[in-house]
Amino acid sequence: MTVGFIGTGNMATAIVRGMIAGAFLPPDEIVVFDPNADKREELAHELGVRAAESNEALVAESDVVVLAVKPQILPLVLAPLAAQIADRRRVVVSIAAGTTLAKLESLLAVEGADGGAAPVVRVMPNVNAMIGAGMAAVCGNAAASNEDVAFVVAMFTAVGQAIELPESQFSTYTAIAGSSPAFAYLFIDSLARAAVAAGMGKDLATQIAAQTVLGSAKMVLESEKSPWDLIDMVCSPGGTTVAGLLALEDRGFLSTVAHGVAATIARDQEMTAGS
Ligand SMILES: NC(=O)C1=CN([C@@H]2O[C@H](COP(=O)(O)OP(=O)(O)OC[C@H]3O[C@@H](n4cnc5c(N)ncnc54)[C@H](OP(=O)(O)O)[C@@H]3O)[C@@H](O)[C@H]2O)C=CC1
Ligand SMILES: O=C(O)[C@@H]1CCC=N1
Repeated sequence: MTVGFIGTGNMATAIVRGMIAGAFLPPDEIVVFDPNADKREELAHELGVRAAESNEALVAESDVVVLAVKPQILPLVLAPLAAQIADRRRVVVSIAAGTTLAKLESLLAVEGADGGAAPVVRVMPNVNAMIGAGMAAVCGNAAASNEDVAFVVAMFTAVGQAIELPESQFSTYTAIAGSSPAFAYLFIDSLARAAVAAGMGKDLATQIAAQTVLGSAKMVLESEKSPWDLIDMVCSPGGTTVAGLLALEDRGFLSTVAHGVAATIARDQEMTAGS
């Protein structure tokens, strides 16, 4: 089974690194291509995966083709590859934001081909896959078999967690899982910067804030308690936490986060409409 990655930028690199670390596939069953020869050779050298000389060469040797380029250039990338992808049953996996299965099917359609739509699996991963802590949503088109979808779920489970999700929820999912690592990084940096304002060194403050957010996330996942139950556990009557919590709410913390999520959903829907 050979998995080919078209594009070796932030996300593909994160996934490939995670796949190797998670021993999902032997390195020689992963092939990558990027027009930037340094990028692709560097990744190949570092991880022992194979570097193809072109997308065509990558498709020729791949059973699964992962599209890891920016959404806006997908038509450009797929136009010269559609016939080749269709010449034998290959599964196409797209991680492109705002790009529907229907759009991908149309980009992969081959005039006069009687094979019907190509098996396409859409994934919304996140960059935390790089350290095996990713969160991915997966959905397949009608031509994708249960085995195809299960393989992709397993691939992204090797780099974190993966769930099957109806495509109708992908915009919301993108906001709270695809993009939200950036929001979490911002929160951690904001905690640290506030500590710096109070005189603590930035690196130490960042380490403390990051570990505390990590532990808090694990508490939500592993304790039987809801986030609000956990908040109540921390808030001693008349203590420090409730003072901070009320100050955060005074500045609209909850509504600010909701506003950011809504903006992300709106942008994804805009991209979906335009794709
Ligand atoms: N970054 C993230 O956290 C997430 C990203 N995604 C999705 O993943 C996809 C990739 O995003 P990301 O990794 O951040 O983007 P990057 O720009 O980091 O990576 C895309 C790569 O594709 C390369 N590329 C450009 N043209 C071609 C081509 N014709 N053939 C092969 N490769 C090409 C680019 O090279 P060059 O730079 O030289 O143009 C670049 O290295 C996007 O669709 C995005 O929506 C999904 C979830 C999370
Ligand atoms: O910002 C983006 O469009 C991509 C998709 C989700 C995370 N990064």
